[in-house]
Amino acid sequence: MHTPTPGFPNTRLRRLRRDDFTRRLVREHRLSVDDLIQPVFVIEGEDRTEAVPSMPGVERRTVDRLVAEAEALDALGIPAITLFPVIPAEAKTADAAEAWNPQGLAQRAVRAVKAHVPELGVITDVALDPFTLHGQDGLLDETGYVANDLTLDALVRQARSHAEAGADIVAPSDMMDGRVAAIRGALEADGCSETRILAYAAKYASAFYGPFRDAVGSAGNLAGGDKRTYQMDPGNSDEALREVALDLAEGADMVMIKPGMPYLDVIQRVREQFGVPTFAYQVSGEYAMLSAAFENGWLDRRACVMEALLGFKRAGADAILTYFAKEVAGWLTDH
Ligand SMILES: NCc1[nH]cc(CCC(=O)O)c1CC(=O)O
Ligand SMILES: [Mg+2]
Repeated sequence: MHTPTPGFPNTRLRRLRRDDFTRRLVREHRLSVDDLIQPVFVIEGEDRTEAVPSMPGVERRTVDRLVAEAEALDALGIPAITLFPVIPAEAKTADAAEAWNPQGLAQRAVRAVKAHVPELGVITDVALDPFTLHGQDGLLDETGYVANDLTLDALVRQARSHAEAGADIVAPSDMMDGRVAAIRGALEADGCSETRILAYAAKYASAFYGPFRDAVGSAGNLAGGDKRTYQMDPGNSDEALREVALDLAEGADMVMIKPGMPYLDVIQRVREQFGVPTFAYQVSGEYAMLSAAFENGWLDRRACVMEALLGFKRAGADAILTYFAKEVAGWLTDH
């Protein structure tokens, strides 16, 4: 019997690339609408939207307009949204108390979406940066250092008020040590045992958050400051595994890596090591960078967005927070 010798010409990998039907049959990874989470910015007022100059195509919207948007996203099959309130300057304080105001913008937004589109998952951001005068995610001690344990009490109050408003998932994005345990404990004690925690477990001190800080209006408060004493150093990846292990031990249901494209290696390591639901955030700066190239006619919008998001899937992400979510959902359902 003749046994083909391994290698060329018996093996030709191009055979399976030749036709669309074989490419479809052997494709290993796919992007689906089930993978998408749409971040949304919410402002005070009525029946109004505002553009975000550094994020072309992204709008901040009032709660009534948010409800209409939530209906549209749900109709496209998007499983969940994540809410970011834009807090007026006069409501910002040193103690961030507006963060746990039951009548605060985030809390009202959650209640409105859950009342009108109950099947759409609602995720809230747990961190103090929109509410503090200095734009840091935590409270400062007398030396100006972000105080971990003092901040934990504030985060617990904030997470509790989100859960009480009806948030399905609370997502601590603050990078304090011990916050997942503190929040989980409080939610259990309050009878909110079904409220899920999506931990921003490996969140890097990234320059790619710039346009987000413009969108929520915290860039001016931060005034050139940075978050390097609590967000991760971009040079580290073993440390990301330790962060994830701790957040899982403390009760996180899902973990997130952020930003996305510059950290695909971290997504892959986390997914392989832990095998738990691993989310990725294609952040504002990634959106701005791609959008600028699209606006200049330098890159093809649809092809590049789809390729970038498929990269997250290939790295092992189970879901992706992306400002392109709505547009992508439209493409995925348009045959
Ligand atoms: N804790 C706040 C928060 N939650 C999500 C983002 C960034 C999201 C984006 O850039 O799209 C940030 C900004 C920051 O940490 O300064
Ligand atoms: Mg941590």
